[in-house]
Amino acid sequence: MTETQWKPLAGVDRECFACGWENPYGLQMTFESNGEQLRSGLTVKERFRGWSNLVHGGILSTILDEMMSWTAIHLTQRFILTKGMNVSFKKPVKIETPLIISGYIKERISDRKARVVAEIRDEAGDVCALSEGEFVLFTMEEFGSMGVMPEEELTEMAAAFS
Ligand SMILES: CCCCCCCCCCCCCC(=O)SCCNC(=O)CCNC(=O)[C@H](O)C(C)(C)COP(=O)(O)OP(=O)(O)OC[C@H]1O[C@@H](n2cnc3c(N)ncnc32)[C@H](O)[C@@H]1OP(=O)(O)O
Repeated sequence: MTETQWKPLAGVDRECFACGWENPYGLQMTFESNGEQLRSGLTVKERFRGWSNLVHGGILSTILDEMMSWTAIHLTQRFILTKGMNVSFKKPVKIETPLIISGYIKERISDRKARVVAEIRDEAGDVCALSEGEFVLFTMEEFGSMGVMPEEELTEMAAAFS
């Protein structure tokens, strides 16, 4: 894949803590896809620090969960819920430094489930944190019947996937 094949993905949930562009307290992540992988450039703000000048591990886990979720939604065109995820922290991540996050589907376990991987790399290209998660995939009708979100939001979101 060449650089020019990366396409920005439109946001769909303005208040999401991780990707909501109108959430002033959130991470405001944005995403691009090349059809096989997703990536996101992010500089984590000072308010998300834990120990001293390091990004809090819970925030790193949120970033990874969000990347895996967008990857699962975009590449399967289904609604998802994170069933479980493992995170490994390999190298401390500093606040206010540029990061690249990426994600891909490792295994389509079944029509209903996918195993997804995400990683966070620093400017030097070193892997700082990585995750593997199991995602349950739902049709719009199934997601609707679970009462996870109101009908109008559901339809708007489904339209944004395709
Ligand atoms: C372009 C992209 C746009 C992106 C926009 C992004 C917006 C923001 C994104 C932010 C994202 C942030 C992400 C987050 O933070 S998601 C929030 C955190 N996660 C949760 O809240 C999940 C809570 N857990 C559960 O609800 C259940 O444990 C789940 C559903 C995960 C598994 O459940 P269960 O323990 O039962 O699992 P099983 O393995 O025994 O599976 C059993 C079977 O049943 C099927 N099943 C289960 N439930 C339903 C159901 N209700 N209707 C129909 N089918 C259902 C299931 O597919 C399986 O099918 P099969 O394998 O047998 O065929």
